[in-house]
Amino acid sequence: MNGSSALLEIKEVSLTFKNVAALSRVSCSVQKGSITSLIGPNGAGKTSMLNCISGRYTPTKGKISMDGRELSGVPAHKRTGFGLARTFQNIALFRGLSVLDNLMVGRHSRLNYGLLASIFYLGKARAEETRHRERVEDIIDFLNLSAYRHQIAGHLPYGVQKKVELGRALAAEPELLLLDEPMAGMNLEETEDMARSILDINEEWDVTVFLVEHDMGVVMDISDHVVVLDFGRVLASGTPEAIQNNPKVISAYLGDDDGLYKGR
Ligand SMILES: Nc1ncnc2c1ncn2[C@@H]1O[C@H](COP(=O)(O)OP(=O)(O)OP(=O)(O)O)[C@@H](O)[C@H]1O
Repeated sequence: MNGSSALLEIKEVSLTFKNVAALSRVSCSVQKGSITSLIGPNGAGKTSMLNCISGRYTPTKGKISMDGRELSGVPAHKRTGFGLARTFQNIALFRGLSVLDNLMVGRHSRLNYGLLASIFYLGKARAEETRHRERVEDIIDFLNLSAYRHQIAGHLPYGVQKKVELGRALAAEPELLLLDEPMAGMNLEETEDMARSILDINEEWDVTVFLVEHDMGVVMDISDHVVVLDFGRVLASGTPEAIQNNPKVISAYLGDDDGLYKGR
């Protein structure tokens, strides 16, 4: 972990759907340079929280700010401009496009030319496209996706598609990456590969990560900080070690036969 100030600040956020309180006065923060994980049982409100941060949902109450700038009222598609990018619980790729083109789509927030410019200022647009393409190629190499560069995303194995989605989010060059269950449905080898990629993104590319994940082995191995949600409320937050030894967390979530998380 490289920094010590909060990049993302969540203050007293509540979210209600008709008569369901998905989030109740949730406060927590994500320190710059950290990998922070949000864990909790099914239905605890984790995805709802990510959706509030990314702008998909509007909190009923409370404030979310990034680097001191409040996100309320900023539409989801403008939040990339604040340095935010995310992946989804269910893969959301352009299945008919190649890996390279999916990453180029992820880069659209950084393109300075539109369709007209690409028609009338072909040379300029082409030069910019070359620059973006080089950046995308760097990401493809970084994530070891080179062998799949020109393959159609929808035809790739599940674990590779999840990495392509990660690459697409990374293509926006975010300061904060929101990852919703990146290891879901993966085998052990794919899980370890994904965990390594997340660590590398954090350490080598200096990207802060806010992770929702059910795989406790991964969460405890790679996180600097863990926030536990239960029934839409913060049950505990602290270092992985403190969380594993927190009696409230053990009884609500992590408990096994002798009540302790044993690692992988
Ligand atoms: N769009 C929605 N409309 C109505 N209720 C919703 C909606 N999204 C979430 N909820 C409800 O909010 C609560 C929290 O759901 P959420 O998906 O955020 O939990 P979660 O912790 O991400 O669960 P999981 O681990 O199963 O993905 C649940 O009771 C869920 O049914």
